[in-house]
Amino acid sequence: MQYEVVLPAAGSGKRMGAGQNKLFLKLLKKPILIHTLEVFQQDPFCTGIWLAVKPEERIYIQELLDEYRITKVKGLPDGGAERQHSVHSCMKEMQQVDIVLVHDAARPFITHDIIANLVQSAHDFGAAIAGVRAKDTMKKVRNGVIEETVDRDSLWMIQTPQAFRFDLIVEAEDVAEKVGFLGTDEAMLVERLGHTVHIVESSYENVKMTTQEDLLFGEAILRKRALQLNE
Ligand SMILES: Nc1ccn([C@@H]2O[C@H](COP(=O)(O)OP(=O)(O)OP(=O)(O)O)[C@@H](O)[C@H]2O)c(=O)n1
Ligand SMILES: C[C@](O)(CO)[C@H](O)COP(=O)(O)O
Repeated sequence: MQYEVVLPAAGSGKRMGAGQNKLFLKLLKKPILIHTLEVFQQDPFCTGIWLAVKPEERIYIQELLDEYRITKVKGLPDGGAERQHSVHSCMKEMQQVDIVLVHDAARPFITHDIIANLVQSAHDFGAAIAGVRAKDTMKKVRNGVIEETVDRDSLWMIQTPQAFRFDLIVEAEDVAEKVGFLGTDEAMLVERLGHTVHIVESSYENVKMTTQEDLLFGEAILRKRALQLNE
């Protein structure tokens, strides 16, 4: 089942502390951004990529797209102050499609099988997001003191991709912008409309490159996958 993907790539990478857009950092000599783009470039069901970028980075990113022959990019809209604004900026330029995925460009290890499950679930139910079950005990803390231990059996660590019927996510983004609601993921915008959102089990390898430690995990995942390919 076909889809288009929105990749917000206009962040500042503050937590990475690299002094540049973390997506330009390399894992095994290739930029994180390219690792992520290649997943969708190589997925036959992906019919278009929309990349939210910082204006001052657009030329460099276009050069990367040319160098790595990423041909499915349909647009490079300006990113916004927040991730949600960057996503919305892409939505405003997209033509009507059936299913749209929103995926952090900082998550280069997503796989085609999980994407396919998300697209099917979004087609069936309207909204579906990637996640994995929590592994650590989670507690609410206030003023340095434990306030509540949350039942771990019902807790999931949410990732991207997050897949939606196009009209649903466009409405959710438009309403959120109108009322000034800012969420940390797109699902929140759909939830607040009262629409159910389904979970699709993802992988613990679908790590978001956020802090320096994640780069170590990332290169280890790439090396493991390279070994598997050679087996
Ligand atoms: N205003 C923003 C903020 C983030 N992003 C993108 O959203 C994804 C997930 O965001 P995050 O991991 O938080 O990236 P940064 O915002 O760059 O990181 P930080 O919060 O540490 O600055 C990244 O691909 C990032 O480029 C974006 O397009 N526009
Ligand atoms: C969307 C997300 O990846 C789901 O876990 C996460 O909320 C993004 O957070 P960030 O601070 O914008 O990276």
